Amino acid sequence: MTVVDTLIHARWIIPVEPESVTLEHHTLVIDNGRIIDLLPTDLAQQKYQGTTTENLDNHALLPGLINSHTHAAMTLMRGIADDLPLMDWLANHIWPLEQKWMSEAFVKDGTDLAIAEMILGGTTCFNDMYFFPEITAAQANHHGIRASVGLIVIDFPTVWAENSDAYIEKGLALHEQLRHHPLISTPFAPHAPYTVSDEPLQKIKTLADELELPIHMHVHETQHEIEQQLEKTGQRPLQRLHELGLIDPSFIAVHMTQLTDDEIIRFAESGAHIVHCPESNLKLASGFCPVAKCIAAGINVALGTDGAASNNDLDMFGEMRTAALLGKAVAGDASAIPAMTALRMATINGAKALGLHNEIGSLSLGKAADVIAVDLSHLETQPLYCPVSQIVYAASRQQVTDVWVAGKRLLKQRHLTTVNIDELRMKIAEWRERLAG
Ligand SMILES: CSC[C@H]1O[C@@H](n2cnc3c(O)ncnc32)[C@H](O)[C@@H]1O
Ligand SMILES: [Zn+2]
Repeated sequence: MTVVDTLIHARWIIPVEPESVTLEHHTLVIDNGRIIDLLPTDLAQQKYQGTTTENLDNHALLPGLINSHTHAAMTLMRGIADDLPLMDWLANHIWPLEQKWMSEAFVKDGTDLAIAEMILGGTTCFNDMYFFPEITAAQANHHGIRASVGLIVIDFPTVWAENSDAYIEKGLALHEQLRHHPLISTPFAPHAPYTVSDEPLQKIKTLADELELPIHMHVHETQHEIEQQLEKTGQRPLQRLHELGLIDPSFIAVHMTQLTDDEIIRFAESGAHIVHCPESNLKLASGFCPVAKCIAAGINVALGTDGAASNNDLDMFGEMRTAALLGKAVAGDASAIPAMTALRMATINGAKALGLHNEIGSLSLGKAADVIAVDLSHLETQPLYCPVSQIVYAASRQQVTDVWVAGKRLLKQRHLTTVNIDELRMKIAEWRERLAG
């Protein structure tokens, strides 16, 4: 018998890689935060002894979900400015609120709320873009969740930095500080083509190549963004980013609701990634990313919620379902974005976009043990013919019972192990009073 840290015996295991495999009555073996074996339960019981052993008789085990585009601390603005188009929402509501209230405390409390919500919903990794990224990183570290914390750049001054050089400098210092962190990575995160000029983008590209960091950016979110840029420069934003040399396998383009067929072909050839945020795009009426066409062209498409002020939740189960349903409607094809594709978008495709596919995104030997358990015995997911179908089309995030990140239990039978809920509730209530006033 080999003694290991954790044995999880599960009714179903959906490793995501290889694709379309669902294992029954199998056991995931975790030691030192990594997956060291995946084998039939009867064999596991002969071979291993777990310091901790879980029997999940009604559950499916999956890789943790990867939310590939968030503004975590924006949970504090959930529901504060609903039912508006992007530019009105941003310029007349969100940016003025951020200008008034942005602080370390705002980001700390908002990120704590986001992390609690994400863990409860089976998200084990998030790719963030927000002010005070050092605070986001500190809170991710505190709660034990994996995070890609964007080194933000935007042309206008904010309480975090006074100009683009200062953003880049502060970002580099944070990258240096976190360079060896086991759970936190630091891609560059210039906000959008309409808020970051050529010079900082060129600097970012040079540094990103040097440091081997991805670049995460909002791109082609609305028709208005394209029209404004065409009027100003005669160019579509994506064309400008190609000319600046940004579009390559390290580039993560968020939204991409406005794409011509030629743009899809060129983007596919570049090896860059798309993060689709279907619910934010629907709520702001931004447009529809042609996901089926992009996937058919060979583009890696991941999934994100965007911030809770434009979604209004951080629910990757909801996002998978919306991506599958909307993808069919946009393609006019019921076979587009089947359940397994939606699940891959929320797991391995996110890992590929973030450059973390050797570490996370599937339950594969040697990868980090970022794992979630989903209880499929709920009436809402019965009868059960196909676990993947139930997870994408019928299950809710409340069915997530347990969450591990790098082998550490962050959710135990729906109890958050690293969050003081009463304290968090009090802080959120205080922010509500301030922001509403
Ligand atoms: C530089 S920090 C991030 C910045 O982005 C704003 N933001 C939030 N959601 C969106 C979106 O969907 N499109 C564009 N910008 C967005 C957020 O409020 C921060 O100012
Ligand atoms: Zn966004």
